[in-house]
Amino acid sequence: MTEQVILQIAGVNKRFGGLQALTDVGIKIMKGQIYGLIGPNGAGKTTFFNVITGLYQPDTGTFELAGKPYSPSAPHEVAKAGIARTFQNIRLFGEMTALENVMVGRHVRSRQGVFGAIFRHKAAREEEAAIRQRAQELLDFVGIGKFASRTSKFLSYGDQRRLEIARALATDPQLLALDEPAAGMNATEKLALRDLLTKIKEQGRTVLLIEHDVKMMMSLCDRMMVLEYGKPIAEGLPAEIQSNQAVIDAYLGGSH
Ligand SMILES: Nc1ncnc2c1ncn2[C@@H]1O[C@H](COP(=O)(O)OP(=O)(O)OP(=O)(O)O)[C@@H](O)[C@H]1O
Repeated sequence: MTEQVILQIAGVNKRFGGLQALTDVGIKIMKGQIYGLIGPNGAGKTTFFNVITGLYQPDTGTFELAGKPYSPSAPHEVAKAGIARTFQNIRLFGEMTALENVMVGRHVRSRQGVFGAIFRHKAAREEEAAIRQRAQELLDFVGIGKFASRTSKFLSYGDQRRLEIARALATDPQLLALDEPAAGMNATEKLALRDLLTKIKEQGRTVLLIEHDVKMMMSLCDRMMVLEYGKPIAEGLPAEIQSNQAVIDAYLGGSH
């Protein structure tokens, strides 16, 4: 079986004033992988994510998604190219129901778009029904189907995180990028999240993940990259990362 490269990025540099936040960072993610990005606080993980997803403009870098160059010049361009992301701080439409939040994600891909939905042409109505059904399926898939009509701000923290993932999946992305999805979760929620990410991988999806819970990352990721002071210091299989002396010194300490 030939493996397909989903994301290939090379030579990313990003400076904030006097701070070199990223130095020659590259990444290569194969289809179907869960790829982990770890590193101490301030290492540049979120900055790299923001560059990949069009929120920050890099000073240099080349970007390819599924073999095609893409421009990370704006978040909507990146979404159109096929990367969906979630944020460290949950960004849902709090006053909308869970189902509506996912439907908004799906409209990115719909032919009629949001305007068609508003003007309610027949074709738009039919498409709307299909979007509604798909949104419900996604809520079921992430395990919160029974909360479809609940206002999203009233969902538990863990369920809001699941909802964010469902909304990202609604765009049917080539790459799902998750920024600290386990942040603030308790142990039970983390285990459930791990199961969900495994299920997403089993569907053949490709996931890029930032996470501080190293134990979870080691058991979940196919490959990992470690950043320190904006530079990649190691890349490889979790077992290789775990035994890499530079990583142990920089990040894991002696305890892992
Ligand atoms: N918009 C910005 N303007 C100026 N400096 C920034 C900006 N965003 C990030 N930085 C700086 O870039 C460096 C990398 O930050 P970044 O948030 O990417 O690290 P991180 O690895 O994601 O950290 P954490 O694990 O704490 O989220 C830090 O020194 C940070 O202060």
